[in-house]
Amino acid sequence: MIPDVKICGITTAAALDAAIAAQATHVGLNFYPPSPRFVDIGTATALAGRAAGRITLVGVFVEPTDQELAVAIESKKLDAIQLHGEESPGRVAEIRRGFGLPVWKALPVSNADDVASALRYDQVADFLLFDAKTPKGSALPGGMGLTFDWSLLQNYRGSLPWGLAGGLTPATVHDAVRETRTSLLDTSSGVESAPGVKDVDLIRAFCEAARTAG
Ligand SMILES: O=C(O)c1ccccc1N[C@@H]1O[C@H](COP(=O)(O)O)[C@@H](O)[C@H]1O
Repeated sequence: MIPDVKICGITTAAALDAAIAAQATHVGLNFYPPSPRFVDIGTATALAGRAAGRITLVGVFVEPTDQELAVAIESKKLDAIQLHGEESPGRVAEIRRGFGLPVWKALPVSNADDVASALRYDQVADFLLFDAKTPKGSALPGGMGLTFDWSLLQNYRGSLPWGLAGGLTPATVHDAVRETRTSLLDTSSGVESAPGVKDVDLIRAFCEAARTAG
């Protein structure tokens, strides 16, 4: 099975068009202000309009308030909300109920307990995204190009569909798919020439690698 591909942290029309042309299935818009991929509301609105009907659009948030979610979601036509912070199962359920969109919960992984803890989200999220845990005190909880031991995912016993994130590049896609059989590959810094600057050739190479993986 060919995995879905999410190109995360899109900030320009050129990167969005490159993801669509390369047959990525999803793109992510980052609403976390400290991120080098943060998009302001005007940029997000323009990109969402351009993406509408062409690709699935995911909004990435870190411990957002209801107000932040409302402003970001209003008229952006997001297809899903990705929560990439320390949101509790209760908060995930509340956001899912309150905003009526599918919720992806990102989970930081560095050991087997982290994978086991995914079960806490079984009834409250729609999708899980396993990502590398960033070191304590890091500026960002994701988007830092860090990988983790993919073999840990063999211990996942939950019922939710899930995807793989964390340091994925065109060069690592084949190994990632072979080792995890993931249904979705999510990348951000692995298709950039500098933090926040997407590279259309790397986007193309990543999507091509995903199509030929497995
Ligand atoms: O990309 C960011 O800046 C970011 C900021 C805050 C939360 C999540 C973020 N990105 C997500 O992290 C994964 C992994 O990134 P990378 O491929 O290791 O660079 C990415 O796919 C985004 O979903």
